[in-house]
Amino acid sequence: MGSVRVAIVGVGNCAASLVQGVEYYKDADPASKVPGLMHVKFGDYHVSDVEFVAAFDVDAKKVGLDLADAIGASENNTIKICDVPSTGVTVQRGHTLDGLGKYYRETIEEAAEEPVDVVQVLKDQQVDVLVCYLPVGSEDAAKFYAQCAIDAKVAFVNALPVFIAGTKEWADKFTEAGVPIVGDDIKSQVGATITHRVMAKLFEDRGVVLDRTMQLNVGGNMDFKNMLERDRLESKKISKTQAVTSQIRDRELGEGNVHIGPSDYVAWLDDRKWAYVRLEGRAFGDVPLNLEYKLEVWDSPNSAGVIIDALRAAKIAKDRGIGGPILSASSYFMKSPPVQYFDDEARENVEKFIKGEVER
Ligand SMILES: O=P(O)(O)OC[C@H]1O[C@@H](O)[C@H](O)[C@@H](O)[C@@H]1O
Repeated sequence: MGSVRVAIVGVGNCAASLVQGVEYYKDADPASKVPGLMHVKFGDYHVSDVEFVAAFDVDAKKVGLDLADAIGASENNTIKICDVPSTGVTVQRGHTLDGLGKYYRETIEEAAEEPVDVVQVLKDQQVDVLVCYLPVGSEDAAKFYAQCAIDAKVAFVNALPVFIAGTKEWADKFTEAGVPIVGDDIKSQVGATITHRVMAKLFEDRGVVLDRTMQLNVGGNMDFKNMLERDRLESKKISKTQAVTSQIRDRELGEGNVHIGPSDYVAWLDDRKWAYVRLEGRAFGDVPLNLEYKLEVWDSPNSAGVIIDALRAAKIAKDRGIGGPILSASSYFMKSPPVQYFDDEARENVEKFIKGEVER
């Protein structure tokens, strides 16, 4: 089946972990288990079939560099998984639009070059899948790249909390163009969202009435610094909140009883993210039952394996000529899919999708 030709927009920490992860597992035995991947060989595609063929960014310290160098440049500060040999892919000057908020502008210098013709690059490089890793709050820029994917007939994986796959308008556009999309907003391997979902569901399954819950997140990467600008994180809060409340099927928690979102920037954490989560409920006899936990992760590698699977699912859809939102992959890999399932159902649906037993 050949390779999965991937273009990246936004060469930040998440891209760094993705590129390193593909290198790290390139020789993995297809029969082995890799932490964070559903399968070493997903459908017909081994991890090593993921090939990076184009990359876009707007940071002067990244544009013009080989992708292997750009992933360690500027403000990128995630944990190193491995060295990456030169890729032969030069990071090209992308379109800024609303991609740079106040804190990015204070921190990085924008590249002086003119933005490239993204659609042309996608076509010239015969890209299969474009993965969108723009900063949170990049509404216009994310939609610009989504339109580029449609125009170039390239599948789109939307890792950020801008609602594209989950809106009828954009879902219809992708469907009509026959272009697959997996989105929106990446759900990490074992991150704040999935642990919180599982705990909320556990309360419900065991008959504990969940009355109130909160999830406070702090981190020290550019994502968290960017989100100090509160206006930029509205969609992120919505996405993270619905990812958890969707697990409580038969009643509303009430807006005032749920607080989930990015909370502060702590520079010395670098790309680590700490989530403080509390659930308050009532058990037998209406007796109070509370659960509190703290999760410490490296944020970017925590989602890189999920993206490797999402890229391969998008490519399988493209091979099969299926356009529009890929519901199975979107619901398992993303926080805000068009349809929310419980995670075990969603995983089962992805397995069926790989085997061709469900269309999308
Ligand atoms: O840990 P969670 O809640 O699954 O979130 C994962 C991802 O969520 C995205 O919205 C962030 O921008 C990523 O940096 C992060 O890795």
